Amino acid sequence: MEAGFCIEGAEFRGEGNSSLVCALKDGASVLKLKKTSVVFNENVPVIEEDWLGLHKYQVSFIRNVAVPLFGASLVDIPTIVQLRGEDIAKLNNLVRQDRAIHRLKKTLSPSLNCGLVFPDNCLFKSLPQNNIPLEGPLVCVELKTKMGFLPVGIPPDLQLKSRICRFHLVQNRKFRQGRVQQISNYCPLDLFSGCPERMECAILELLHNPQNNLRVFCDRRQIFGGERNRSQLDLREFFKLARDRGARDLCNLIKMALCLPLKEDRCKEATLGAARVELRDCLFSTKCCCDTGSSGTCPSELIPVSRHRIPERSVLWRILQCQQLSSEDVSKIYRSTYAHHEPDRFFNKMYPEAVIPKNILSETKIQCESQEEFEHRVLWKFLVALTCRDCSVMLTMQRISKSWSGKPSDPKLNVLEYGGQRYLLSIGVVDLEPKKLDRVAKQFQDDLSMINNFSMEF
Ligand SMILES: O=P(O)(O)O[C@@H]1[C@@H](OP(=O)(O)O)[C@H](OP(=O)(O)O)[C@H](O)[C@H](OP(=O)(O)O)[C@H]1OP(=O)(O)O
Ligand SMILES: Nc1ncnc2c1ncn2[C@@H]1O[C@H](COP(=O)(O)OP(=O)(O)OP(=O)(O)O)[C@@H](O)[C@H]1O
Repeated sequence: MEAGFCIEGAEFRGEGNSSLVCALKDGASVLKLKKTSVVFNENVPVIEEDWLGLHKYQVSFIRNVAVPLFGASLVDIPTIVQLRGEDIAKLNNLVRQDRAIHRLKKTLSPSLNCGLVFPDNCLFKSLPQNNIPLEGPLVCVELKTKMGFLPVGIPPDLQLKSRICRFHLVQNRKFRQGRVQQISNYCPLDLFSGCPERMECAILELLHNPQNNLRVFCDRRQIFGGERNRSQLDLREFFKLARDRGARDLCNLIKMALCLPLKEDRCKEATLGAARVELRDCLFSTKCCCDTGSSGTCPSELIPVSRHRIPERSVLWRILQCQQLSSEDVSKIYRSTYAHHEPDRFFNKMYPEAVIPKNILSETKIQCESQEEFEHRVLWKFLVALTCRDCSVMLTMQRISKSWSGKPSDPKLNVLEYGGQRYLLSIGVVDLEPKKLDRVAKQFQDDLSMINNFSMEF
């Protein structure tokens, strides 16, 4: 752990439900800090957190689980830094005016004594060594893609889940509770469909109504999207195109970046695993109008197949594959496994162990495995899949000067060719926080309540 860390000059970058992130003055990294509830509830005992133990576990989860599954070029391993009470007080003050009002019910606890430092994904990974001439602003697009398929094994009482994706169940609840002003028509099933038209609809909708699913940063500052929506997005300098075509150019570039086949750098199990492009539609998804249609029937086996593909090795493929580590509906996991699980096998009886279990690809119990080991594996896969349904991808791009026609040697750097220009691209996957075991029960209850209260009126 790095001691004597200096928070001077830190600036608010963003936050989610569990953490707050600040950009550091070193110009290259961000500090991620755990938040806790401000409201004191006398029915909930105050537990003194072992912050350092929790952070050490998080670092090993990223190193031993997230990096092998997504690839070392996409996921950064953070370092732990030590913080003093006065640093926390200063940081709480510093970020206050930048935070959205509905987030203020959580804050940095005075007892927090450490945080995680990550490379800033609004910047290129490993650029200085590469000496590539770049021009125009440095743009980073962050997408929180959410769950890109419908679960399998949905029981009769929850059939709505085979027609409405989880994102839209949540949208419906957010709208009812006044957390969003407008229901988003973004559908994760469109983004992960592999159909160029549907992907375009998904990205254009995110650019139209970003909520917390899309943010755009320019030279490390958020200029668009997120909860405190900045409404104007002017990227003429970035594209340097003769005509301003609004969101269309950015949409095309995002699509290309998400589908770019990357150099393979994942563990063997991840490379052998499959990803299933969803054939069913959500009521909110866009219909595929391509000549071939979105699906057909494989003549030899009479099973439905998609005619569209997501390029293997692309970041989109990797996210879908990790999300599908567990495709079963949460009700099945809750009723058949969670009810009699053995928490001793989990870190602090709560979190998935920071090691990929053997036989990760097998869906069923294998012979040499005890029932207990099998159930542990089922829960582990479900929790890691939940993490991957909640992560964000950051696409960092800048125009390459016409004077340079080379190829970057570093696997973390890629080139996109679009509209007669070349753009340098680096991709990061962030927010790979492990989920607690009790999320199984919470998600099961949440889904029941969202289904019971779902209204087509909105
Ligand atoms: O349940 P969901 O799909 O709404 O996801 C939650 C997210 O909501 P949203 O993406 O806005 O719909 C939610 O995001 P926000 O706080 O809404 O930005 C969190 O990411 C939450 O995870 P955690 O509590 O930080 O571990 C997420 O909880 P998990 O589902 O990952 O447990
Ligand atoms: N490595 C990074 N580089 C640049 N920006 C980052 C990085 N990590 C996080 N951020 C920014 O900080 C924001 C909040 O971080 P993050 O999503 O990890 O928080 P969280 O509380 O864990 O989120 P959630 O509750 O949604 O799961 C992100 O949306 C992103 O804009």
